[in-house]
Amino acid sequence: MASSVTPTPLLKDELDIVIPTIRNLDFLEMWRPFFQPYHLIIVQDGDPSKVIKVPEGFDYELYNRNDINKILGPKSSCISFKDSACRCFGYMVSKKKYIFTIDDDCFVAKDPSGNDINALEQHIKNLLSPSTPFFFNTLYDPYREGADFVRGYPFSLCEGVPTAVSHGLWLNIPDYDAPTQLVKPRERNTRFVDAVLTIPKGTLFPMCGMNLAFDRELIGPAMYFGLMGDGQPIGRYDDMWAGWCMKVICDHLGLGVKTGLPYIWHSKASNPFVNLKKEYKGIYWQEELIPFFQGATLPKECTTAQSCYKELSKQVKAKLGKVDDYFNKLADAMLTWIEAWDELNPSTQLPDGK
Ligand SMILES: O=c1ccn([C@@H]2O[C@H](COP(=O)(O)OP(=O)(O)O[C@H]3O[C@@H](CO)[C@H](O)[C@H]3O)[C@@H](O)[C@H]2O)c(=O)[nH]1
Ligand SMILES: [Mn+2]
Repeated sequence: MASSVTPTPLLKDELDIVIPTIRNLDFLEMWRPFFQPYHLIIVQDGDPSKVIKVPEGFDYELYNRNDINKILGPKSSCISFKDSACRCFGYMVSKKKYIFTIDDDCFVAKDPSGNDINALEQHIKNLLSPSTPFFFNTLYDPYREGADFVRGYPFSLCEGVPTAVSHGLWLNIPDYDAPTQLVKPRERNTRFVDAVLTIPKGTLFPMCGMNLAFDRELIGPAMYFGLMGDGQPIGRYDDMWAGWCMKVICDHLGLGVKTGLPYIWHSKASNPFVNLKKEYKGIYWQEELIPFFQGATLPKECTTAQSCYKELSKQVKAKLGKVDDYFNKLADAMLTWIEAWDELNPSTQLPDGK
């Protein structure tokens, strides 16, 4: 007889969903079948006196700017205001092993067969299966049903490494920078590519924060989204900065980063002129930032995300401080972030604070 017991959703009590928002969260209605069993951490940006409406039936905690200031005190200076970068506060206060973060203008996409895509389920599959950063498998994810390692793949590498990050993609509005948005205002991503790839060791990538999951215990301390938004010279480089720091640290620690499935449906194109103002310094700074991250090496004594991140902060100050004083402030904020992280997560600290 078929069992009438509904299966417990995967990682139900080990994963938090983090949502940065400035608006009511009606978008959750479409995600209800997939998200309702999970705990939400809502990071309310902007005016803390505004009331954010959350649909009935969701288990959540909500933090506004007053809460962040109260919890972190002076250390709240490292959490951005009036920028989606504020989402990283949710990573810090979570007590779970896994995080999935999604923007409130991202909806359930359909696969080519017309089925709703459970993005959370796919991220969990990505995180729970190994990555292959040391040798590229040409048939994509070898651990996926119906695939495997191809001929010539060294057996010594078939075990793979733990996956730290799962980077999902977007149908409809692609995550383009402002110049590209201006040149191609009507371009929509209609291409569903049925693949999950490990990003090879030594290769950086532009990490987008709108459909992203990660192992908080492996790499959480490196997922700081930087100083963006109000009072800062740059915006919309929050996830990029985090992605570059994270990838250097994952490569050093032998952890994997995947990109590809799942897709979400990104519904709202943000204003390209506003975005250009936020991005423009980043567009030329990144020509110096990328070589810095490509050349960054971490000492073997750095064996935890915290110690790697503190070392990276020193190198940011030493090598990027001359690009712009902003990077001196960012390097300091990186240390404040780690101090705040360790304060809120004492159990993750090694005895010597390494
Ligand atoms: O000041 C703000 C503005 C927005 N938010 C919340 O952040 C996400 C993303 O906002 P939005 O969808 O309007 O912006 P996009 O340009 O599409 O976002 C992309 O830019 C990236 C860089 O920040 C971001 O990760 C991408 O998704 C929504 O949930 C807003 O409610 C905010 O908190 N504060
Ligand atoms: Mn958006």
